[in-house]
Amino acid sequence: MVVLRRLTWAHDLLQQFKRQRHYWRNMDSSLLEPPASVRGMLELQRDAFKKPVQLPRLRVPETDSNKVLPLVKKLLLKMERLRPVRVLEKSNEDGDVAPMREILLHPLAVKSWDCLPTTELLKLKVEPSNFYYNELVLNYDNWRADEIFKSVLPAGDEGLTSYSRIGHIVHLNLRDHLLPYKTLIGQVLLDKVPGCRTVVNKAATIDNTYRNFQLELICGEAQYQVETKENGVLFEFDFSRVYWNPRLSTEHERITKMLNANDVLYDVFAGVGPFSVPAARKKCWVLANDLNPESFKWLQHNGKRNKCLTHMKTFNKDGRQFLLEDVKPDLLKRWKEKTTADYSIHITMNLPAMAVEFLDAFRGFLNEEEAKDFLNQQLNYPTVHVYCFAKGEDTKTLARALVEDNLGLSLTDNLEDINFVRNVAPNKDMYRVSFRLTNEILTTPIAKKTAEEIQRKRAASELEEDSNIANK
Ligand SMILES: C[S@@+](CC[C@H](N)C(=O)[O-])C[C@H]1O[C@@H](n2cnc3c(N)ncnc32)[C@H](O)[C@@H]1O
Repeated sequence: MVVLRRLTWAHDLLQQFKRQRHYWRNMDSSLLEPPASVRGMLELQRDAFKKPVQLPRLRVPETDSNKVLPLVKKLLLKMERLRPVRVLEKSNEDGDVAPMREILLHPLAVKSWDCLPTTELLKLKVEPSNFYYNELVLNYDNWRADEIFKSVLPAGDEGLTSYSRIGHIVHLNLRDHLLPYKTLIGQVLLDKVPGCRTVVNKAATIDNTYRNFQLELICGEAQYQVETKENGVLFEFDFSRVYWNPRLSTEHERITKMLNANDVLYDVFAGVGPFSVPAARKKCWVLANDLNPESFKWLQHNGKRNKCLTHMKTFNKDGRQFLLEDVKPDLLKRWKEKTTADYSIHITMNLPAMAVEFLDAFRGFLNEEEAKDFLNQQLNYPTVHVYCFAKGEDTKTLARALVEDNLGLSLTDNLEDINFVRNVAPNKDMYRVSFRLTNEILTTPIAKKTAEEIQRKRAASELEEDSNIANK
């Protein structure tokens, strides 16, 4: 009886398979995409994503499924929240129905029985009659966020290419044409990004003094205090009130890797400590400064949480003041104690829109008296890592020129590196220019004429920026 039932079932399936074979040959890749009708959806309707599809399957006895699975592993249908192996029939109380498993196969890779490793399957007594098609209703849960966006957002325009993740916050920078979809985008991210509780969009360009992003809450809780790890170090801060950019993590790591225990770091625009805290954890001696009282608060907090405040002093003042009032005395003390270089000294200046304008602080850093103390001595000169934006054709050359212009001197063999950090806009890149301070820089004040020239160039570039904004 059981055998007869099986034979009839197999026969029916074979007929079904024959009828559909033609259809599967012509099947296109959109089969596994969300339904075309969701394109342009402004308000998320999860039910509208339901889509019935015919899927190829293998029906195998439960006892054999462990042997069959490795043979078809690469052909399994893998989608979000979809188990490719399911229990098909459980054994009944009498034990006369063998428990069966059903294996879902990828319809584009498996268009017929012949697409399977048939020789090996036949050896396991898995035959064409075990192969069949059946309907499955795909739904909203089965697609990733990027697949949902691709199907909903306007087809011709640039889609949602990336977002940043800071603790439980997803941070977007939506182009104008995507703004009508912002609520839907927020909801999908909240649904799909594990641990996400808040979705924000960048509301304006960061041109305020403290460089914190102006945010617009588009979905979830208005809760901006985050905990996040960068390169294994824990940071906590209020994302709406300080500067934090996860895209700088590689650069933070590069600098941290340059440092060894007992080295010195003066971090002029420290933010909440992505250079300073890892350096202090490495037992470098760190002076860290930020003008934003909120960054200063979290800088201290992060030093404390990472148990490295013994190696980190924090300051809350303007960068130039910090260089003259805190960095300079510390340097003088170190040089007086020991001029030989058995440790290195670094100065990080990460305020790319403006940091070069602080470089003239190093010109004539030492007055005549101080300079006399070190006459004819080889000092342990700090390496300055200054960040800048360069816009134009050859951005690397422009970055160097920007530093030289603002320093009022050419970089020669004291230039250590010009390092590309990231692209920020078309034709606009962020660079780190690393160079050693020299006797000439430290002892010769900037000439009046050069200072005037620097001012003139700055005013011209600000004018150009303003007219670019006005023309946008
Ligand atoms: C681009 S963020 C860099 C923060 C951190 N170093 C990083 O890499 O993520 C620049 C920081 O400089 C601070 N800042 C802005 N103007 C400043 C000034 N004149 N003096 C000191 N800090 C300043 C801002 O508050 C901000 O935290």
